[in-house]
Amino acid sequence: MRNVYLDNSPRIDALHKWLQACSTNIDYEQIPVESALHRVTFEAVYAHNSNPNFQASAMDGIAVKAYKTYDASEANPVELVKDVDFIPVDTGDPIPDEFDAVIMIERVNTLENGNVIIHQSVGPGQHVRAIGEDIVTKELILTANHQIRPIDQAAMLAAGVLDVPVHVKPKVAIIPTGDEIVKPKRDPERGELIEFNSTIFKGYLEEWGAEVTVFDIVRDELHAIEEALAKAASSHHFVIINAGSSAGSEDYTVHAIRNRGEVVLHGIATRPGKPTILGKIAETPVLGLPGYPVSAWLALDWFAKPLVYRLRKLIPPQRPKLHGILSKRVNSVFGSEEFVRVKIGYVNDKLIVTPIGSGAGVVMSLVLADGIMTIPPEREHFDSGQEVEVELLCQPEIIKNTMVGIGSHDLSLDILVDELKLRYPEKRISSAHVGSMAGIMAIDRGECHFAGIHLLDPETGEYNHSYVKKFVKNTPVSIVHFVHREQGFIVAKGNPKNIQGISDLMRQDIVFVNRQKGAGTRMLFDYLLQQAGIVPSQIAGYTREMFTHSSVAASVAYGAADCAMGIRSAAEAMGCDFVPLCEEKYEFVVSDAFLASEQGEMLLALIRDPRIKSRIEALGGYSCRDTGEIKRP
Ligand SMILES: Nc1nc2c(c(=O)[nH]1)N[C@H]1C(S)=C(S)[C@@H](COP(=O)(O)OP(=O)(O)OC[C@H]3O[C@@H](n4cnc5c(N)ncnc54)[C@H](O)[C@@H]3O)O[C@H]1N2
Ligand code: MOO
Repeated sequence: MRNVYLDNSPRIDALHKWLQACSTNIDYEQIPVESALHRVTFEAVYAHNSNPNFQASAMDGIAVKAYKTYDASEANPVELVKDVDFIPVDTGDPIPDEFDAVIMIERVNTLENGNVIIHQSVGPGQHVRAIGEDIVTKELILTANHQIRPIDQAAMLAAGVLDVPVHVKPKVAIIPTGDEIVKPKRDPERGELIEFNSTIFKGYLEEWGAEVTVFDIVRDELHAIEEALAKAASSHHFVIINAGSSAGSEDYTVHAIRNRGEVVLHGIATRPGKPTILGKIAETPVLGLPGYPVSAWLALDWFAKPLVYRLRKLIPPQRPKLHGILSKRVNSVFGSEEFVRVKIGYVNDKLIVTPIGSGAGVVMSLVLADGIMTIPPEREHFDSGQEVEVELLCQPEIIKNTMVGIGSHDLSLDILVDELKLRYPEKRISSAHVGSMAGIMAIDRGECHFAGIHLLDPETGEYNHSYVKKFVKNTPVSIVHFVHREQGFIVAKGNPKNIQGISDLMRQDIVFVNRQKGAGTRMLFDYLLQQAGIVPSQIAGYTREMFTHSSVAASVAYGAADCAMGIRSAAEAMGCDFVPLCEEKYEFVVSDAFLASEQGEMLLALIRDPRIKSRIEALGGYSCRDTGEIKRP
């Protein structure tokens, strides 16, 4: 049953091969013009009647016989007789056949007897909308394969066209599969994973103009998958089946498609997204998307989007592209196109592109991504400092209004990020969480506006200052104090293993989970170990590293570890207990140029805002007694 050898086809070739193999014909239907917005015309639309279909006044005033005005001038006023030489008309009124011009009311002096005096002559047709000025009967209004906009609806209605033939919406079936997948609910059991990929697919497909049916989750059972596929293919223009696409013992998707139809291709030369399947059942295209959401999202974009647009006889929209400077080296595999999620922001007039290094299962990486960078197959890496092209996932304007933070993560920072957006919807803080040391290096290289850090100097017992002095040489900066916070051990509720101090970590029954090298918490932990004369090899789990306080707290909460070093608020947020060890300073190193800018002033005012301080202190384990103080290093 196992099929371990996948194809390695270039993505574009794969798409062409698949589209050629499948049918992309689609029927049409006649629908009311008023509900035809965004639909695509099946054939040309011609005017039923002219618009206007009578001579209409274009102005408020009087309808006149032009020849009766020819003698009028400033020196020679002419009197026109009511109901004989003129009649009053408003804009849009029909003009009786005996009149042929309109004089605006402002140009007319009305006498007591109802007659008028004019001081100007007018030519025939002045201020008169001719029959068919806009549209003439039988004129072509829209061609075939035209996507209908509100203005097109207006033109059709004006021309007396009430129904329009359009291509039917492509009907797309989505089949989620997997024994571990369950419908969305709270607190899934151990081993259960929430089914959310269908929601991703449905949303995008509808945005692209498809009509979507989501099938019930199909278990990992060959026959059940085949049945679902056959049913979907017989009643839809296009079938998407999700997961079971790789080499696992229960990955049946490719076999099910082959048994009922044809596999055009299995495996494309991309990362992620490699195990994508392109096939068909009878003439209906079938797309097998990988289970991991990031892989699936990408492959949906590569294959489902062009197919849906082709069925609709349209060209898929392109995302805007920007060029920027890569802040970190990214490795890639030769022969594979690598797709990297990135964050972007302008710092010192340079567009800085920072890769988000997470796996294909991390939905949040796409929530936070501003764009996607592609490394072509012939490259094995992109260097830091290199100019790269990025496809934007957001509007270019928001990038200009982004304050860029790189460094250590703290829950208080999330509050700052949220409050900025609450008060200034057009602004944004983008924060990449890479640890304190990486933050310091980034601000030194001019790649961010501010860096959140908490670095203990083991020699002085002081926080942050000595590191900024030593490592920030190329950018003038200040330190803006943000919070004092408690650091300690995050342990399970009730502290069942009775962990009281650092020496408990050497016990055989304790499994620790660590933070990554360069993280301030990691440096603090190593400092405490050194002080206690403990070597890392005495601690089980020392080498298992995670990137945030929240993720280590989650590991403890779900029993994957007994203890982690972290902040009280993270412990409390995950329902864990906390053993306090010390208080530390979490501060921002801010570039002076940014601090002096309008955005910098805005950020500083926000940091000093009492409402933010009280929101932070309510988290537990924080003191804002010095928040907003500025120190020069
Ligand atoms: N030995 C190998 N293992 C794997 C390979 C490989 O080449 N050799 N490829 C890896 C790659 S790359 C990917 S991508 C995944 C693809 O896995 P499948 O398509 O077979 O998907 P599953 O294993 O069934 O599910 C994986 C994972 O995806 C999530 N998932 C699945 N369905 C949904 C859904 N409807 N909603 C939300 N999330 C979903 C879930 O976390 C599953 O655990 O295989 C690697 N393995
Ligand atoms: O397609 Mo897999 O997504 O390379 O992780």
